[in-house]
Amino acid sequence: MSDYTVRVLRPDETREAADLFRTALLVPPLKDEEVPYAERMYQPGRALGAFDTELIGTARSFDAELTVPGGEPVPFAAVTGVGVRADRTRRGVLGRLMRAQLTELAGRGVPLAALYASEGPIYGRFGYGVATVVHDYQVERRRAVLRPEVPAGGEIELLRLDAAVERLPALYAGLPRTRSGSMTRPAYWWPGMERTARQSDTPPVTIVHHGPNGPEGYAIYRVNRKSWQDPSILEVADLRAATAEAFAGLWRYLLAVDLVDTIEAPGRPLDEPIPLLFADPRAAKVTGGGDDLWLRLVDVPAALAAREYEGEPVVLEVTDPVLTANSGRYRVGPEGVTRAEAPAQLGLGVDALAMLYFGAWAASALVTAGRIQVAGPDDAERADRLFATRPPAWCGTHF
Ligand SMILES: CC(=O)SCCNC(=O)CCNC(=O)[C@H](O)C(C)(C)COP(=O)(O)OP(=O)(O)OC[C@H]1O[C@@H](n2cnc3c(N)ncnc32)[C@H](O)[C@@H]1OP(=O)(O)O
Repeated sequence: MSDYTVRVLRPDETREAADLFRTALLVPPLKDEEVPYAERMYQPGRALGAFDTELIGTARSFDAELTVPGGEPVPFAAVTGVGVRADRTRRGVLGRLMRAQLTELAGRGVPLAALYASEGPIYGRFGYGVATVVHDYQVERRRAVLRPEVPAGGEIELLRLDAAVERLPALYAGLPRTRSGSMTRPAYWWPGMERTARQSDTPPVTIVHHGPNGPEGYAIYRVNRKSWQDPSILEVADLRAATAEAFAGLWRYLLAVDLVDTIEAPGRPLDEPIPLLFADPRAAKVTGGGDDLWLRLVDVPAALAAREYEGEPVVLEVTDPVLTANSGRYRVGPEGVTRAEAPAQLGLGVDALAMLYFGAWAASALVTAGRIQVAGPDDAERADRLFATRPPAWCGTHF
């Protein structure tokens, strides 16, 4: 097989594309009752297919917004649904799909693209870099006694699944997204969450925290227990708190769920003060973590100009092997971003630039790893200050 074409999929090809993706991810194809959810998840015109005699690969995206350092929401393409049929892998199909997708996004002036990667080695070559990093927590519930200073929290309301499906989109949209890396959850995102919730043998439970001014946060969890003899694990699938009261109130509730031995909270922000809630901080352990969101600067000058900086400017020499118009020299500083003639202080690929963009990695760390070349001894430190971001960026919305 060498001859194949790549084109935009028609709406009547959604099920085939979704099934190809699911099969590539080693999960069963859609059941008939799941198809309507898939149809609501595919933004028209944004799914690509590679065809020889039939569909052999696919990738899609939907439009959303990502908060960048400084707090501005910036449009981005949320890339997902990437899969190549197992008998057609490693012959360049993904490469064709990725290049077609990035070219189309660049043509429409979309500044950023982002994704969650199934495996680490796949996306760097297309200019994506790990832009936010997470911790997985495990809490021994009976050992986790709250410290006396922990806020009391407000009222907790438990939602039935139907109510959760109906109310969560507005609830999420009403919470602040000031943290870098936070994203909007558009109408193309929620059907995936609903399908998983409705198809699950253990449907998730949703709780909402009410403060004096209305809802201030929520958590979604499920309790996994195979039999009465087994330890029971409460897994926090999602937790958002706009205030310290809400954070404490949600955790107070979770810690009080009877019969639970362990609480697992995967994919949390690096600075979330879970251990600080407890008289014995070792009641909470970081058991894992790693990459969260992978970012791609599609329009390098526009993306660089969209975020804020502190400190002195630096001149970057960026190399972009896929969207070559991005390659070149940029002077980046608090006053703005311009193309530059001056010699570069840092040389880097567009994937390494994505790793700097949300401040997840310091420039000096990327220099140590050989991912950035520096001209002078102080240049890495200048870039560290310029791109530093507080609080640590976090997305936490899988797509
Ligand atoms: C955002 C998301 O949707 S994440 C989900 C991604 N999908 C999956 O993980 C499903 C299972 N995997 C697959 O469907 C396929 O293996 C894909 C999509 C990951 C890769 O598709 P392919 O058509 O085989 O990729 P392609 O042949 O274009 O590879 C391009 C390069 O990436 C490398 N590559 C691709 N996938 C992988 C991988 N999983 N691990 C290591 N290297 C990889 C190839 O070796 C190739 O390198 P080369 O140019 O040096 O030869």
